[in-house]
Amino acid sequence: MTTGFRQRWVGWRNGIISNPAFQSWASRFALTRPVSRIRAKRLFDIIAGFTYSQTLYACVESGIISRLEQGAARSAELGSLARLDSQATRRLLRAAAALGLIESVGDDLWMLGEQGVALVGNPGAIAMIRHHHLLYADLADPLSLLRGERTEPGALAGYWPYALGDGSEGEDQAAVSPYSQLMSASQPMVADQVVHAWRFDRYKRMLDVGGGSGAFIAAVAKVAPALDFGLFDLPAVTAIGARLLGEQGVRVNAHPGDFRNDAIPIGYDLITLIRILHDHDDALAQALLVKVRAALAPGATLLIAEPMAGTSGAEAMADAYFGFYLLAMGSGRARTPQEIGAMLTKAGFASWRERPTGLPIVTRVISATA
Ligand SMILES: C[S@@+](CC[C@H](N)C(=O)[O-])C[C@H]1O[C@@H](n2cnc3c(N)ncnc32)[C@H](O)[C@@H]1O
Repeated sequence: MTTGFRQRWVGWRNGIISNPAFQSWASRFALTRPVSRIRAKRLFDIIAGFTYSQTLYACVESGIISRLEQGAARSAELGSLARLDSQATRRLLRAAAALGLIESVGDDLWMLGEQGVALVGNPGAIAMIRHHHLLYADLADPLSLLRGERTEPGALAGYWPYALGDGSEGEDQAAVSPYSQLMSASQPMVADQVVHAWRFDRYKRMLDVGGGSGAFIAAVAKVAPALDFGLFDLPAVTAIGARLLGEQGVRVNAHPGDFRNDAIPIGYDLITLIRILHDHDDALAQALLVKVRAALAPGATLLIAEPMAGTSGAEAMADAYFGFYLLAMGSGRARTPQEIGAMLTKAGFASWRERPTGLPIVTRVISATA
């Protein structure tokens, strides 16, 4: 569609939709009524979204969701768990039921609803929900955030100290532990997508750069146990990862380092960057790809996995969620596969390709040949 035609079409459509007489007619006419209702609901969901998120947060933080994972419970028990009087309990439970988080099964008895049950066995989603209060605090004045008026680093920048760090955070166990736990909890859903998108057993040695607490290496070790693994991350994180992998019986070569200043270790025929590039601004992300290319022999492979922009059906995830999340954090952006591909070519990779994953909203995968 040409720009001129598109502009005329959108102008015409918006003129119709915003006309009160049309809205009134469309909400009554049988053929247009369903569309009117869906549109009205979508708009209301955007308007009200924060209250929905906070209802979910209250249910998770109070222990209501984990209690209902064990089976049905009565209002009084859930209320006392959340330390709420009966009126407040009723308000919270009705809100949660309206969102499908919980469901009344009669006689003041509650079970998890269709949305709530999706959280069972999903510690990654629970961990995300629990740390979002930091994001929402930073988003209290979104225009000020966008204008860069903040004089002090925000709450999320404190949670992800490497985003605005000077390197000293890499030695600090207390600073890296909370985000390492969040990454570890959410890694299984990512790893599940990646191990089904790529054959790992064709390689001899795999280095996971920014490999965190080793959860991705642990997942790959299950499908390719003969691989020799290396873990490169900030020193305090590498220490956590080496210990946790050791406890699971996975042998790993630990490479403590900082990819802002240090070279990437050589001798690996597969390097992985899992949820790394989107954390960093273009200059650092490009420099990292150059370093990775320098560490790989011609023909060796780089595998990149992360949520990407331009994902059909998940545009809001990259552009609205990550767009604001990474701004609040202090660095990075979600990129399209084409943008990453262009950076790979610029870094000297011979070729790159996207590999399909089952749930692109969780992660997309790009392979590149050095
Ligand atoms: C978003 S986490 C992803 C962790 C892991 N790959 C995963 O998907 O669960 C980013 C990781 O990159 C590491 N990292 C960030 N900046 C780094 C740097 N300059 N040098 C080395 N590692 C770094 C962090 O410590 C963290 O473990």
